[in-house]
Amino acid sequence: MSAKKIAIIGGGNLGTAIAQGLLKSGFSKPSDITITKRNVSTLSALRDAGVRIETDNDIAIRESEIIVVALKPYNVREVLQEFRASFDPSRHILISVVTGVSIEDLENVVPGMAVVRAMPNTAIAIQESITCISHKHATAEQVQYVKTMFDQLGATVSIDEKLMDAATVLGACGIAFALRFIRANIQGGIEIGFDVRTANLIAAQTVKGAAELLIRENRHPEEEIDKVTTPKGCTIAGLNEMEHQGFSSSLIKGITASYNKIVKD
Ligand SMILES: NC(=O)C1=CN([C@@H]2O[C@H](COP(=O)(O)OP(=O)(O)OC[C@H]3O[C@@H](n4cnc5c(N)ncnc54)[C@H](OP(=O)(O)O)[C@@H]3O)[C@@H](O)[C@H]2O)C=CC1
Ligand SMILES: O=C(O)[C@@H]1CCC=N1
Repeated sequence: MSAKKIAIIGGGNLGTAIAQGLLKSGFSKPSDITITKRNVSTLSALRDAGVRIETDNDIAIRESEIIVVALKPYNVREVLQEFRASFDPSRHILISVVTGVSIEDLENVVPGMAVVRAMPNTAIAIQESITCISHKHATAEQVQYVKTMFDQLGATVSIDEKLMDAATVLGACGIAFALRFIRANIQGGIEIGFDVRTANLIAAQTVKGAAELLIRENRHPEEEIDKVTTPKGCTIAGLNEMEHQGFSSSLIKGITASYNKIVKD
């Protein structure tokens, strides 16, 4: 598969993370990536790495083949509308990572362009994203290119577009939920005697190990929990107290609140 030039329109938190992942994976040469925003002072690290930094979206789009739109939901239509003439459907693949804006909406803004929607998370910077992908009118070849690209940046799963909001909550917001879980472990770890650095390492590596048990062994969490909960032991005492305090329930309620925020906005 030949290398294509990639423009990232909207070099904020996610756009920057995508550029970092593309560089780290070797999928793109620095000079094949262009990243845009209005205030480019925040992009100096990418500039130093050889990535092209632009304020002009028209130049970035015209000089690239893959266009990744990482703008906020509230200005994506307006910005794409302004640059609709820069797109060439015979040459460009348009990928949107924007939350809550449908493929149909975006295809109406840029007529003739087939949009692939992708929902990665910020772990894409270190090639550890889970990226959910959906499409309607993109060709098999276009979809394959997009999938190959995101495969380099973690794992990918193809989903129906109607599940995109759910994917946003579970995968993209999920990074923050998981980190808050780890932070609470660190706070508890300090209270029972560890310094913050050691607590951070133990908590993060433990969560990584738990996740790897599920991913590599394809197991259900409860199967692994059963191996840890010694009868009358300290694990079941801790787990039951957490559940008495509403642990699982608070997470489920948080996930549904997050989902409702997307679908009701
Ligand atoms: N952050 C995350 O973890 C995830 C975010 N998303 C989605 O990705 C999108 C981006 O999110 P996020 O990176 O967090 O948001 P940010 O606000 O960090 O990034 C958006 C960027 O767009 C730039 N921008 C605004 N107007 C223009 C313009 N006209 N041309 C070029 N760039 C412009 C802004 O910079 P400036 O003002 O300097 O132009 C800003 O840096 C959102 O739709 C979000 O929902 C999806 C999954 C995960
Ligand atoms: O919080 C948000 O709205 C965005 C979408 C997914 C992650 N961050």
